[in-house]
Amino acid sequence: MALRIEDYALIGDTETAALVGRDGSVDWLCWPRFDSGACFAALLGSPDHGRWRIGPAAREPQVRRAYRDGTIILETCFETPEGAVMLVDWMPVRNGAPHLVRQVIGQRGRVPMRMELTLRFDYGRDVPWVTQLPDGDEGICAIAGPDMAVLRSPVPLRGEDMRTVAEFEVAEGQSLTFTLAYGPSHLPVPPPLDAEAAAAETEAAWRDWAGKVEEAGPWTEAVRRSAVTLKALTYRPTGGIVAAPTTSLPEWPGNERNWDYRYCWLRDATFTLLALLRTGHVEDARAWRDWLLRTTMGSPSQVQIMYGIAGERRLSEWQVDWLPGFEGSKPVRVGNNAHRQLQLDIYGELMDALHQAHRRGLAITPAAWDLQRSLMDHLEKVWEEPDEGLWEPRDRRRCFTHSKVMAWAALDRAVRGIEAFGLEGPLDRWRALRKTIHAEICDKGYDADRGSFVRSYGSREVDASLLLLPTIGFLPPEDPRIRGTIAAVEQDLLTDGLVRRYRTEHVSDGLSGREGAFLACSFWLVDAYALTGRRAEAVALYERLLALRNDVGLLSEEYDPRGGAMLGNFPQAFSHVALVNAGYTLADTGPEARQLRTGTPAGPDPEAGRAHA
Ligand SMILES: OC[C@H]1O[C@H](O[C@H]2O[C@H](CO)[C@@H](O)[C@H](O)[C@H]2O)[C@H](O)[C@@H](O)[C@@H]1O
Repeated sequence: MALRIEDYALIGDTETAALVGRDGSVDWLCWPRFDSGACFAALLGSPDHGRWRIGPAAREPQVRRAYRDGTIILETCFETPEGAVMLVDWMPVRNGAPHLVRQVIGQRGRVPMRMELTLRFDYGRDVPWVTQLPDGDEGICAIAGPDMAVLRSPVPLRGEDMRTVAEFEVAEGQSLTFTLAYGPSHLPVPPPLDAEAAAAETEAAWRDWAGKVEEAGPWTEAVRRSAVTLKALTYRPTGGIVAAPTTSLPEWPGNERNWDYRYCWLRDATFTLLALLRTGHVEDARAWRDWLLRTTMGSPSQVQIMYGIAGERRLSEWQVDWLPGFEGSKPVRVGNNAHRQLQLDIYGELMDALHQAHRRGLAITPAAWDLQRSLMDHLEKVWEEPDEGLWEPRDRRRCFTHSKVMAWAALDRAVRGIEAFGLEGPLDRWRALRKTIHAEICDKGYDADRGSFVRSYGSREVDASLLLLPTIGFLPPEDPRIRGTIAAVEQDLLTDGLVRRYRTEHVSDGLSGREGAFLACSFWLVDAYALTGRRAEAVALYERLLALRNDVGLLSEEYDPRGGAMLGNFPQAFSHVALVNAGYTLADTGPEARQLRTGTPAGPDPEAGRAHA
């Protein structure tokens, strides 16, 4: 039976990640990086597009899964009429060739098992040439073009219909370890892995990291699991963070809203930085901050809204026409043309993130401040332009209210950088522009009849980004315009209690079809409720959202509340960042909590007013 998105779990080595289904099949893996071609692409097609299944030969065993505490080492337990077996899936901390390790442990009885490896490099297309490893090394070496994968097996293997298979039995107490390594095909076969030592090292590294996640009251476990997920989406060599490890999981089954998320959006990643600061992981935040500074260096007019994980700038979009897509959702896209868009909010997110990082001890160096100043110079020139905004529509630019608010936030944090930390800059000019932008938004982005801010200047529609206004500190939460905006979002965008980004049936975005409720926006409503004193509603919604996580604590980008199914790329950093932030918002009640969330140290703030006094 075809798996649903929530049937998958994530494993990874902070350079790439794989999705493992409840049936023991690894259906998605891009090697050696998150954004490399997939060698297992069954997720977006059929088993013939590449997968690696290990599971009981019996049909439909009972399945329970969990991560080993504080890690992304996955344990899947299969119950069969013949007995029970546990499959342990993980990717070692990289120390040489990348590996995927699968350990089969007999728990009860004697269970007949089947292993089936179908390697298809380049997103499910290229069938490799397979040779046996030399005597004494049971396994195979598979090569196609630049790619090589090497399977080492504790049981005999055979070829069958362009696949490598094995049938074996595992008895109680017995343990069998399969390893799959990746290497460029021009290099020698990677040496065997010392799986026991690598397991100990990997487990200790994850546990150590997770153990440092700060408490979030009754929500500590959920926050810790999301923090671990965010760590797994971090590309360790550079500090870049992917929005999700997948491409083209549909925002609605069968429609065209399918995107490649294996890149680093400044917005998503700065939100992740803020979440990591809150979890207490200042070193991870530093790595991302350094990535950000390196990547955005150059002409300020060429700063992009997203980059490759090593800072690559060209992310041209193309369609993988040989893949039918998840549940037939075509096209499958690689690359993302959103990289060419203008999204003014990134300036505010960037200035806010660096400001908050500074407040948490990551000093703004003179070189960083010079770069920030040049970005501010550029923003002063372009802030009035229409843009694509954070929802990245593909039809036309508009003056999005959220984009202008974030331009205001950039000015606000720049001013505060001078006021609070003595940084140098044109204080009076920035203060004046901050005031001008604030006044313009309150004039053109607010609909007095509705008593609500609106999606874009002149529109009567709301979108869910407006929920962020009190969090950003644009107006105090008590302001009637904020309360009116929350009411308008509740009226227009709630679907079965979850928040949609905007009404696709009322506003054009250049795309056909509909989409599900957006999970990050639903967490933003939790924040908005909490900030406006509606704590009981905030807690109730947060608990509901936590209950939507799958059995191993993962969330996709969107959710279909009626069909009860996850939608969109998976697992999605945006959703997990919002879960972490809302958890701390609910757990913290003191004034420091609000300061940290808004990034506004106490001080005179004529526009933001009482919320931050
Ligand atoms: O649905 C339209 C857009 O969807 C993607 O963008 C969304 O995901 C981004 C990454 O998480 C997020 O930063 C953005 O705010 C979301 O709208 C996709 O990448 C776009 O190309 C697409 O137009």
